[in-house]
Amino acid sequence: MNIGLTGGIASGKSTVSNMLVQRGALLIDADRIAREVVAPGSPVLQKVAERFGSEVLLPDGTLNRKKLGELVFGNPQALQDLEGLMHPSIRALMRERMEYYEHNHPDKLVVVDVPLLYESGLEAMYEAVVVVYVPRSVQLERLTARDGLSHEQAERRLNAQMDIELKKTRADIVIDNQGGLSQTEGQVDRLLKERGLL
Ligand SMILES: CC(C)(COP(=O)(O)OP(=O)(O)OC[C@H]1O[C@@H](n2cnc3c(N)ncnc32)[C@H](O)[C@@H]1O)[C@@H](O)C(=O)NCCC(=O)NCCS
Ligand SMILES: Nc1ncnc2c1ncn2[C@@H]1O[C@H](COP(=O)(O)OP(=O)(O)OP(=O)(O)O)[C@@H](O)[C@H]1O
Repeated sequence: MNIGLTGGIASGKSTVSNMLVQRGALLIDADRIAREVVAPGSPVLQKVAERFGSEVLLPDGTLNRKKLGELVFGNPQALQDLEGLMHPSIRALMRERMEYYEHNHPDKLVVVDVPLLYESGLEAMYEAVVVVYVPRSVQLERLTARDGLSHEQAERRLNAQMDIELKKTRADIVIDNQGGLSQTEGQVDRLLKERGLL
């Protein structure tokens, strides 16, 4: 069984996926894969530097994520170009890992944490989609607190994604993460029990 886990930025996807891993699930994390494909020396990083200029590289050859974030969030064409360079490699690695787990651990629950699951139209890859939900105001609060972004920078990131209320209406399962962590844990346990997942 696999589930796609999504939500909005800072809605709590990593928090919930950690809870699932603690209970025995295997995790594929699209944000982590997105970092792997732009590792120093990779062909994708080279293309990103060609498109956005060497200012998006740090002196040690790694990606200057803060700089690139400033260039793409708030500029839809730039974001689309970046996605065009990165998404094919991200998708290929995700599929490869899903197949590996399906073959080698067929009895395990595989959780695939994908921030842009609905935006990329790949729902069909998953047997069920879980949306980790908080209202927009809580996303903004937690995002500025966690990443030290200004209110304006946080708004720009939020505006680059599909509205979380729409994601909630499309979900097979909603985990409401507005309350405390123990309330969220209770929902995770209920979900696993009701669906017989672990
Ligand atoms: C622009 C980058 C370098 C900024 O890096 P930074 O370390 O500041 O952010 P990080 O990668 O940790 O992403 C944090 C969150 O931003 C949001 N986000 C990232 N990329 C996008 C995007 N293309 N569209 C909308 N939201 C996005 C997601 O909610 C993600 O969880 C980075 O986000 C990136 O490489 N984005 C393009 C790849 C991509 O689409 N990743 C999304 C998941 S596959
Ligand atoms: N129930 C909760 N109560 C209070 N704080 C929380 C709760 N859940 C998550 N947080 C905090 O909110 C922030 C965002 O959570 P998390 O990193 O899990 O979100 P995310 O959806 O994975 O983010 P991103 O989209 O950037 O990958 C973190 O600082 C986390 O510690």
